[in-house]
Amino acid sequence: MNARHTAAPSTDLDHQREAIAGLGHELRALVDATVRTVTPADVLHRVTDEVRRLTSQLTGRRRTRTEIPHVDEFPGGIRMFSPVTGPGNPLAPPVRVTPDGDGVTGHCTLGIAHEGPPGYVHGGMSAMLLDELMGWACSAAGTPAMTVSLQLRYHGPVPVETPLRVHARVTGTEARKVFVTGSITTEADGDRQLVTAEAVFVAPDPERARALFPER
Ligand SMILES: CCCCCCCCCCCCCCCC(=O)SCCNC(=O)CCNC(=O)[C@H](O)C(C)(C)COP(=O)(O)OP(=O)(O)OC[C@H]1O[C@@H](n2cnc3c(N)ncnc32)[C@H](O)[C@@H]1OP(=O)(O)O
Repeated sequence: MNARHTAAPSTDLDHQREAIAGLGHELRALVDATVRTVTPADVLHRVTDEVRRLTSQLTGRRRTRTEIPHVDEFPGGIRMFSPVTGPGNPLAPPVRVTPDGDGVTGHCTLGIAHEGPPGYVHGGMSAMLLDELMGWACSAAGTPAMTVSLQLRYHGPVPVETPLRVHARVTGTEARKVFVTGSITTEADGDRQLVTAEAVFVAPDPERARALFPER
């Protein structure tokens, strides 16, 4: 469904988020069309000119490197431009995350733009999905934290254009360290783990957090 056709926004913030998601949705469609097209070069040149013209409309005031978008809730909440869950980021599938009894579960379908081997997901994309979901599991457990170690096992190729489920859960904590596991399966075969992950996250001490995120 086109993101612009969702329910009427209730606040300015909702309105802004809806507009951001609408643009992200259309850009994802553009990215998908771009990596699939077999259209001739003259059409590609024409489209390139049009995209350049559109881009120039978005280059007024831009946020700085450390600025947290006003539409976000950081840490542990909405991230409109996350490369994994952000509806406003055309790089994101985006993954829809829901808490479950045992951690968090993400749902998404990856496209040809995320391909590694033909027909299958790039291994780095799988790592990104798992890293993000394991980060959400830390936040859901009340300890927003950053990855310090991430180990993956690729048991089977992950198909593109196939609904996927990414699961992550905290298995233990030790002071500021959080131990997390994760997996990717298809929605259709939830018992067959295609990728599994083990990670250590660390909640930065307050002084370190202030230095890393000065605008928080
Ligand atoms: C405002 C609050 C914000 C909170 C947090 C925000 C979260 C925001 C969400 C982002 C959305 C998610 C996205 C997906 C998750 C990423 O992608 S996060 C990005 C990738 N990760 C990084 O860039 C982290 C790089 N590392 C660092 O900057 C620093 O290591 C950290 C994480 C800030 C920790 O620094 P620190 O607070 O000075 O901690 P430090 O004293 O060095 O170590 C603490 C403990 O961890 C252990 N440790 C350190 N490294 C390792 C390791 N590789 N293996 C095992 N143990 C280790 C240490 O040995 C120490 O243990 P003890 O000696 O106490 O037993």
